[in-house]
Amino acid sequence: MSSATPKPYPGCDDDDPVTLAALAQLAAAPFGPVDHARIKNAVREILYAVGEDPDREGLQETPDRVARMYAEVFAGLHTDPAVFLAKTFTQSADELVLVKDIEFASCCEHHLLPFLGKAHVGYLPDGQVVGLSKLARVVDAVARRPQVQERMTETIADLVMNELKPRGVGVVVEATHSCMSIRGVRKPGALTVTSAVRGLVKTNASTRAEFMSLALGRG
Ligand SMILES: Nc1nc2c(ncn2[C@@H]2O[C@H](COP(=O)(O)OP(=O)(O)OP(=O)(O)O)[C@@H](O)[C@H]2O)c(=O)[nH]1
Ligand SMILES: [Zn+2]
Repeated sequence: MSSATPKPYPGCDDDDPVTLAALAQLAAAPFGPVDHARIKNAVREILYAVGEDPDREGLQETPDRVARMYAEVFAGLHTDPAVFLAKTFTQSADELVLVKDIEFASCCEHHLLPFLGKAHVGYLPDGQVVGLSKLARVVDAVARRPQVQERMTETIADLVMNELKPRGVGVVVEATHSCMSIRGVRKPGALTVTSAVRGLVKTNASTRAEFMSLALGRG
């Protein structure tokens, strides 16, 4: 509540009490909080293994920096995004609500390289709406985990469906994967598009078409 609430990870610039409370779940994480010492040791080992000298001047602080970086980019492992959907408002409008172009950074679980993109999250209210920013907070919290894009997309859709209980949900995620750009197949321009639909957005063809057209429309 107070402005003295400790920041849950380095670089966190969030002051929203709900967000801070969610991120403060670090201590109750199922696999324990991020183990800085262990990451630092592992990064030293990797540096040795690739033929570097972790004690040379430029690398001396790198294991610590990497540990802090992982604590930040994997903060979602220790956050329950459902808390962002707990506060709702009664609203009679029942047409599609869509928040587009929510930028995110996630991490591919195969190579631990970033995948970056935009998420579009829409739902058909059933008497209750949620603050628009909370959809973006859900995307951000879910993104901060090692994962595949398909699972990220499904996780966001299931959260909105289960917590808000709307008549339907649609999520589209568009991303470029560093593991396809800087190594391996090296196709920097390739864009991966995934979708997850629930409820009426899944079963009603015209609702689904409307969602897809609005989510992917560029005009
Ligand atoms: N389905 C899916 N695949 C992903 C995602 N991120 C990365 N990948 C893919 O995961 C696959 C891992 O393939 P593997 O053959 O096990 O690993 P690899 O030898 O490093 O594969 P290459 O990238 O083809 O060199 C690659 O095809 C990646 O493009 C994702 O979010 N979803
Ligand atoms: Zn990858």
